[in-house]
Amino acid sequence: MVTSVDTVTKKTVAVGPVALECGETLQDVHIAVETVGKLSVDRDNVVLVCHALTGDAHAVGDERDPGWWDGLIGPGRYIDTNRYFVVTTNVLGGCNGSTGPSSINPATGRPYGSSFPPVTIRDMVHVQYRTLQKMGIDRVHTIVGGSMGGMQVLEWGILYPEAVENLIPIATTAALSPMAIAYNDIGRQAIMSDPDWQGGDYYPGPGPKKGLAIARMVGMVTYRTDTLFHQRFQRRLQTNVPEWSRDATFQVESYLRYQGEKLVNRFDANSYLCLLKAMDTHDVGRGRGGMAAALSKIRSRALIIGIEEDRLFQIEEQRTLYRELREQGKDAQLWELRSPYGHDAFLIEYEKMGPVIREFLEG
Ligand SMILES: CC(=O)SCCNC(=O)CCNC(=O)[C@H](O)C(C)(C)COP(=O)(O)OP(=O)(O)OC[C@H]1O[C@@H](n2cnc3c(N)ncnc32)[C@H](O)[C@@H]1OP(=O)(O)O
Ligand SMILES: N[C@@H](CCO)C(=O)O
Repeated sequence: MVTSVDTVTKKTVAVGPVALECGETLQDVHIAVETVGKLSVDRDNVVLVCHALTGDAHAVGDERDPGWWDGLIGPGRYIDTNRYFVVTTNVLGGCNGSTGPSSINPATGRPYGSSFPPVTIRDMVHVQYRTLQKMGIDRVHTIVGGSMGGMQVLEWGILYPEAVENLIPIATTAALSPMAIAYNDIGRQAIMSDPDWQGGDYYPGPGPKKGLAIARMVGMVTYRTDTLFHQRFQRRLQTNVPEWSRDATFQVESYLRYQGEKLVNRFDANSYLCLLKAMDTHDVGRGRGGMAAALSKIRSRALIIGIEEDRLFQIEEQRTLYRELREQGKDAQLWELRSPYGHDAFLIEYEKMGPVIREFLEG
């Protein structure tokens, strides 16, 4: 029996030392967690939400402090917190309460900075698993996430097949494409060539604000579509001067610059670099004999959601995932969403995705 509880609980879970894929060990790892709803007596109603690149544990909020998936998750919503106990963790390597490059290295008493080791999506998932165990949770009803979150969803199905019943990977891929790696590197180079990056050891300084802003601008272009930019901005100017003037700024330029500044105010550049690298390393087949062999480990039902207009994680990548799971006889569904938002539709088109997710959860 689950009673109605819609308040968000925030905590930090001490996970202890974590041995990483790269061979290094991080001591004293802490993970920021938010939960909404109530854990059932049988502990069988856990929905784990995995966030994307610049997300955090705050998936569900309220009017004063909105969460990034409020449209999807909440009391009476598509993922109903009157029924499910929703857990979101900030990833390892992040900058919103979990151990990451800006955290204090217990060995030196100073921020890790450049000494923070590379982490992979698999490392993130192992840490999530241990975080849940510390919370007394051994099994998960559903794991859902988009983009980098979707990579974690897939790795969960492979690494802990007995611990998860349902997987909902959205706008993601079995292996990051060369084109996505290319975009990541433009962002990386923008950050690392900013003199304020200082080799990664810029704390307590402001860090490479300009470089991070440019990285976000590049990212935003890949998250949206030509159609949306036409609809929103056309060729309109933001400034009241002729187009040929040095001071002229198109609306789309103004928008991207604003988005860059907005990210700088809420995100750490070293974490951004760390998470880009984690995505670059994402390939479920790595060290497992290829994608098919890796996916064969999955025991869960799967609802794969793809966005036809996604230029970053192209729809064919989700179709490939679906086909491979089906050929192996797995219980997999594919649902293709159409949206002018492109990749970012997974954070915006709740009303389209929600009913499909609810139906899958009830199935
Ligand atoms: C609730 C949260 O998002 S908390 C943040 C936690 N992290 C995450 O959610 C993960 C990632 N989130 C995101 O990527 C984004 O927030 C999304 C995809 C969810 C939504 O994107 P948004 O930036 O909110 O939407 P959108 O692309 O419409 O941009 C709107 C902003 O651009 C501004 N803008 C629009 N046109 C212009 C322009 N011509 N010039 C300058 N600014 C402009 C708007 O004023 C608005 O500003 P605001 O965010 O301060 O209100
Ligand atoms: N808008 C998303 C895109 C990455 O999937 C984010 O900022 O995390």
